[in-house]
Order: sequence, then structure tokens, then C-alpha cells
Amino acid sequence: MIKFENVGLRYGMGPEVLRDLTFEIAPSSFQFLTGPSGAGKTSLIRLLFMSLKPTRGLISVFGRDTARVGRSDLPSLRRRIGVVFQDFRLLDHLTTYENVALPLRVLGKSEAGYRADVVDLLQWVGLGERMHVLPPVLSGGEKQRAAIARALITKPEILLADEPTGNVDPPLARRLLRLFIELNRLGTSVLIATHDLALMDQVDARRIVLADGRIEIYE
Ligand SMILES: Nc1ncnc2c1ncn2[C@@H]1O[C@H](COP(=O)(O)OP(=O)(O)OP(=O)(O)O)[C@@H](O)[C@H]1O
Repeated sequence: MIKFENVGLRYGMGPEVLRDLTFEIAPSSFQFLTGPSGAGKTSLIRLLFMSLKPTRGLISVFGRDTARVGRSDLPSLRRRIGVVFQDFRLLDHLTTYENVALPLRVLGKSEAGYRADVVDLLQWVGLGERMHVLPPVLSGGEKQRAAIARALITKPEILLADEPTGNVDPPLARRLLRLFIELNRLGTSVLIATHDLALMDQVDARRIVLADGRIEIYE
């Protein structure tokens, strides 16, 4: 569903931070993206989400060459990808419920049609009791789960999560991991960027390892 061929990325006139990346992400697959701090994990997620363009090589997303995707086609392609950013990006003036419902509101859906889905999803991530509070009073782990729910509400075909367990204690990290595994079991592809070795050791999953701008894949 996503294919990279000899992809390279540099910022401005700087050195190439990603080099010769060739790999695929299959439908319904589960993988970790790992590597030391600064290795390029966030940059790779931005390439996958098409918020950055590669400086060379080919990226195809759902069969479309991203270099040929026009501005008007980008939103509909992006809707098929859920992203959880490292800094959550929740809107502080909207409740947890409203934050999670926002992608549907933007699509012009009616609240009567989506209310039950949003509540179900909030319960699934364990935020049923917290849906009417504003993000500033949520704990780090609760914000994390709200961001995950918001990424999932449009039923994306792939979920990209950047350090989703970076702000939570080990028991909650294990719970989030179980949630991602369950999501994958239901058919969604999952890519989790992390440098948490203990987390990765809990699942026998594919590892895409970034080092010095290149990748090695351990199936
Ligand atoms: N907007 C930018 N402009 C210039 N250089 C950047 C930019 N964003 C990232 N870089 C550089 O690209 C390299 C990869 O950064 P990136 O944030 O992708 O790594 P990372 O593996 O996600 O790191 P971390 O685990 O610390 O979040 C780093 O050398 C970083 O300094």
C-alpha cells in the first residue's frame, strides 16, 4: 500500500538525512520504526504522510505516485492515513470528545450520525470518563490516547504513531501496545516509531531500523 524506491531527503542545503530508502508497507501489516534520536524517524513519518516531499526517489501511497498528487487530491489521500504526532496537537479549547469528533465535523458529517462512534472509540481507548474535559487537564497518557482516538475516528487504512509511548509509564505503554495490536488484528496497518526496546521486545513484529540515514529491515 506504501512503497519507497531509492528515496532521499535533505533539508535545505544540509546533508541527506535519509538515503536510499527502499521498502514497502503492506496492507494489514504491523511494524516498528526505530533508530537513535535524530536518525530520521519523524522525517520518515512526514514523508509517509506526504507533509514532506523527498528530494529524490519515488514514493507511492495507495498506488499513487506522490510527486503527481495535486493539492486538491491530497486531503482525500491523507484521510486514509491516521497520524499520532509526538506533541499530540490537540486543540485546548475543545473537549476530548470534540477533538476526536473534529475530523468528522470537518468532513461535514452530522453529530447525530457520528456521536455513538466517537463515544465508542473514546471508551475503547479508556477515555469514556474523560470525554467532556479540556486537554489541559488531561494527563500525558490521556492526551496520548485522545490523539490516538482522533487519528482513528476516520477509520484510516494505516496508522502512523510517532513515539506513542514516549510520555507514559510502562503499564500504560503495554496497554497502548495492546490497543495497536488489536487495531491491526481488525485490519489496519500500523507503524510505530519508537526507541523503546522493551516495548518492541513484547511483540514479534517487523522492525525498520534507521541508522546514518539508511534502513535495515528485520522481518
Ligand atoms: N525542519 C528541519 N530542518 C532542518 N533539519 C531538520 C528538520 N527536521 C529534522 N531535521 C534534521 O533531520 C535529522 C532527522 O531528524 P528527525 O526528527 O527526523 O529524527 P528522529 O529520529 O525523529 O529523532 P527523535 O527520535 O529525536 O525524535 C536530524 O539531524 C534533524 O536535525
